[in-house]
Amino acid sequence: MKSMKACLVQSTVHKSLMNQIRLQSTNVPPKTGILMLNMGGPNNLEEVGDFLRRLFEDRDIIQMPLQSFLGPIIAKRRTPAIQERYNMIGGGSPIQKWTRRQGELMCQILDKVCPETAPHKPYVGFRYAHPLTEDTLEEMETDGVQNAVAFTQYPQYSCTTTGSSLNAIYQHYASKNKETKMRWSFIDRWGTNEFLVKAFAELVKAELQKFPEDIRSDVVILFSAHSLPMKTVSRGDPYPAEVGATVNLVMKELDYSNGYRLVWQSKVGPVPWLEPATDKAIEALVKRGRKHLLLVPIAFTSDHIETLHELDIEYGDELAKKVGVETYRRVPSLNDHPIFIKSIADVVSKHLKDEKRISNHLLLRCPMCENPKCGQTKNWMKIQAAKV
Ligand SMILES: C=CC1=C(C)c2cc3[nH]c(cc4nc(cc5[nH]c(cc1n2)c(C)c5CCC(=O)O)C(CCC(=O)O)=C4C)c(C)c3C=C
Ligand SMILES: [Fe+2]
Ligand SMILES: [Fe+2]
Repeated sequence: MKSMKACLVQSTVHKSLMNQIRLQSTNVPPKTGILMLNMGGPNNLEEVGDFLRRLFEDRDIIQMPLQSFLGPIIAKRRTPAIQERYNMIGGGSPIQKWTRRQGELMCQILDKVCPETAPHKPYVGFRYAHPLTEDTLEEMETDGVQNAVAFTQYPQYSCTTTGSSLNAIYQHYASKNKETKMRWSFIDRWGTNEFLVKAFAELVKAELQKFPEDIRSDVVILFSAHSLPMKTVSRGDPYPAEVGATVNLVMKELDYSNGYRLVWQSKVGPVPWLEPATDKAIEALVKRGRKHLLLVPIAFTSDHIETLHELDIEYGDELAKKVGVETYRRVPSLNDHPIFIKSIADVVSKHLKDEKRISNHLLLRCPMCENPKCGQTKNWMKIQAAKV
């Protein structure tokens, strides 16, 4: 006679298989839609102008006087130089390709481990590039999704990134005074997930092995994250602390095998941004005789212009040679690394199994933000109320 446990396992596997077959062969609506939120990137050179315009018009990421007038002007002026950079990395951002692949692989795992909420379908919602969040929300409503999980693809929370995407969802419904048919819940940070930390640590270890043994312990690990304007940092944005938390856990996983620094890249415009800047840190380390460097993009989950152009070309090919770095390596981005896929599946499956997720306001807080339009709990509760 079969044991009770064997029966349960068999029935769970059976259910999950049936769900997969149903989803593939019919138009059964996905029970759960996972909305993968990110800023996105231009898919081709023609999209660079619109991408920059949407970015410079967004008051969650940048605030300037007469923004709706000045934003498009700044974007237009910046477009040719940025097009040139995208041209150098293949003519567009690979962020959509990677996000779709990550979502597909994640949902394959979710269908197996969360049969109660299956079938799961990944959706991509970008803030400044196609597919835009607003369009994807319409698609999800049309598909008849029952449970919608807004899942930020930024592991560490910032009002400028995740906050902006959450606001875009709120604005979509508020501006049209529209009710959602979906049952919403939100994952707004996951920078300390154990598998995320393991994925980073594995990538660092593998890259360290590529340095000759006699210099390996002398390598300085430079964790590089996108910087923030000091104005944003000073009003209490949690991003620097959350990036630091990821870095610390990765170093702990590596048993603090090497010296390390957390440095900040991609400053835009003339105002002060969070330092030390990645390029200045590289120069300063070389001056102190530390000439073997390993760069780790710690706040992005896939390749795009900041890794492929800034870290690899601007710093790796140009700056490193100019200032006398002897060995410059960059850890590959997480992309479709199996442990990374396990980490996003782990984050979402734990979330789906948490019965309190629907009313868990703590996940929706936007800490310390002075922007009155930023994703505040009370706004989110209005959306919740619409469908209860
Ligand atoms: C954690 C990630 C990011 C934070 C925080 C962030 C803040 C931030 N960014 C700008 C302005 C620009 N960012 C640009 C590109 C870009 N930024 C991120 C991530 C974060 N930004 C990514 C992943 C990308 C690349 C997108 C892609 O290619 O796929 C750009 C465009 C490029 C350029 O013009 O240099 C701008 C502009 C600000 C102002 C800001 C915080 C206030
Ligand atoms: Fe905020
Ligand atoms: Fe940015």
